[in-house]
Amino acid sequence: MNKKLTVENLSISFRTVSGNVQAVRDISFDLYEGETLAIVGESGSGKSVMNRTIMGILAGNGIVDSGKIVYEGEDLLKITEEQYHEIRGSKIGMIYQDPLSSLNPIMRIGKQITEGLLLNGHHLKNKIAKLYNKERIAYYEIERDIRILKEKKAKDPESKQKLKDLKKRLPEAKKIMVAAKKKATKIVMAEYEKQKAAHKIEMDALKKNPHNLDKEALKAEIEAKKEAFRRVKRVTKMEAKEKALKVMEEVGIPDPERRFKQYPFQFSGGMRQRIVIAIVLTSNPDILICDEPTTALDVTIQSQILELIKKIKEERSLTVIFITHDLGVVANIADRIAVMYAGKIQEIGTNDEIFYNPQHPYTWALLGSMPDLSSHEALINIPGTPPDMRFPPKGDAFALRSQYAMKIDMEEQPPLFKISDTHYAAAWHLHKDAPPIEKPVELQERIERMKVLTEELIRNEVALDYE
Ligand SMILES: Nc1ncnc2c1ncn2[C@@H]1O[C@H](COP(=O)(O)OP(=O)(O)OP(=O)(O)O)[C@@H](O)[C@H]1O
Repeated sequence: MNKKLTVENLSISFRTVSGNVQAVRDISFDLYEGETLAIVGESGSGKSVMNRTIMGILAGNGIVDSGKIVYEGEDLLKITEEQYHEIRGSKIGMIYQDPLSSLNPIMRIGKQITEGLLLNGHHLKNKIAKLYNKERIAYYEIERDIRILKEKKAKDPESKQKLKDLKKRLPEAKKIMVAAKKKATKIVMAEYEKQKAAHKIEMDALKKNPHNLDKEALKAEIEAKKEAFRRVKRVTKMEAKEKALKVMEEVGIPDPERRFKQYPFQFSGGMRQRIVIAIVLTSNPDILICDEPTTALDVTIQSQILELIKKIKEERSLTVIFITHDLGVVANIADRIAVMYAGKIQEIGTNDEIFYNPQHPYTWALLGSMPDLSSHEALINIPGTPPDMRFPPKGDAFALRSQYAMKIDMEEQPPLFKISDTHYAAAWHLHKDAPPIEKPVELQERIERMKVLTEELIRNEVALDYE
């Protein structure tokens, strides 16, 4: 499988008046093309901070202490804000927990859905940008390296010399970029002028009414031709509306033509989340990050939105990161699950591995705290509270809340032990010399019940397929 995004040794902290909060601590994972990776953990485990960093919207007091986020060969932590803006507008989209906070309460939803299309729909400008992209990147790379070196304030002679060299190269790179832009503009505009001349000839001929159309039909045809030509230059308002209505239909907003003119307060919570999804989809992203998109919704609506995310993921071949504190939510949607606690990935594996063969006591606790399908009660209540991340524990962060903790758990951070090619867990009891431990009997029983239920469900679905 192709890697779509790679996070490598990412650590993020926040400078606060009461100390340094270590929100994300040395996280690494790959996101594969076409998969849904769920990131699950209690509040404060660092899920949102990590994903906001991927989106390039880390809070002002946040600092990336180390690591890389590689997307299409580029380290997103090194690109400029301008480049990030482009990626956010077209490659990586994000849906948040509270749809209202992503919507403008005093703007009609039609305008909110078409805004991005109109803003990014300057075809000529985009064509020009594509043509001199290489030179543009070359210039911005030098600018970025200068900025990074300056931020580091390194005083060693090697860094000083590097900074000097880069500064020397910058004007030349700028000159090359400006020249390339000029050339690209000339090419694109010449092509456009040709199309414009051809359009004029076509319009002059049409005005002579060669097909003897009646007045109204002729007027309509002239207007249609004009509109088609406007679309060569940019996304027009009419075109943006057509696209918006289509995407509204795609996300299940009934009567889109009427809804287009309404304000967010005229929609239910579930419908608002559909609008937010529609807005994100207009930019045709290939990665969709969903940050607790169903938490604020009631259960029936929750499952409808989950179904919608599943549907658009399949239809548009999206790669999805799904963040939630609730393992139950992702059971039907995730291909793989990463369990996070205290800023670290504690366990990562396929859906089956996490649900049927969990290895970390924290994953056991999360599974046990899910309400039971029949009794609707939780088996286990996780005792205690997550650690204060200004002073993260030395060893396994979950040890303080775990009845299975050993001495070493208090002293040393466990590495991720390999259970299978796809399954890893950071728990000392997986060390070959550690005494074996068993998960709680009630949890094992629940896992067995879940297995039976899932198999039954699959059998029924297969039977339905044959009917
Ligand atoms: N701007 C900030 N300044 C200081 N600390 C912050 C900031 N943003 C997040 N944190 C801290 O970083 C840690 C991780 O927060 P994060 O929001 O990623 O958790 P989460 O797992 O997404 O939880 P939730 O589900 O509540 O959003 C927490 O301890 C939080 O208090």
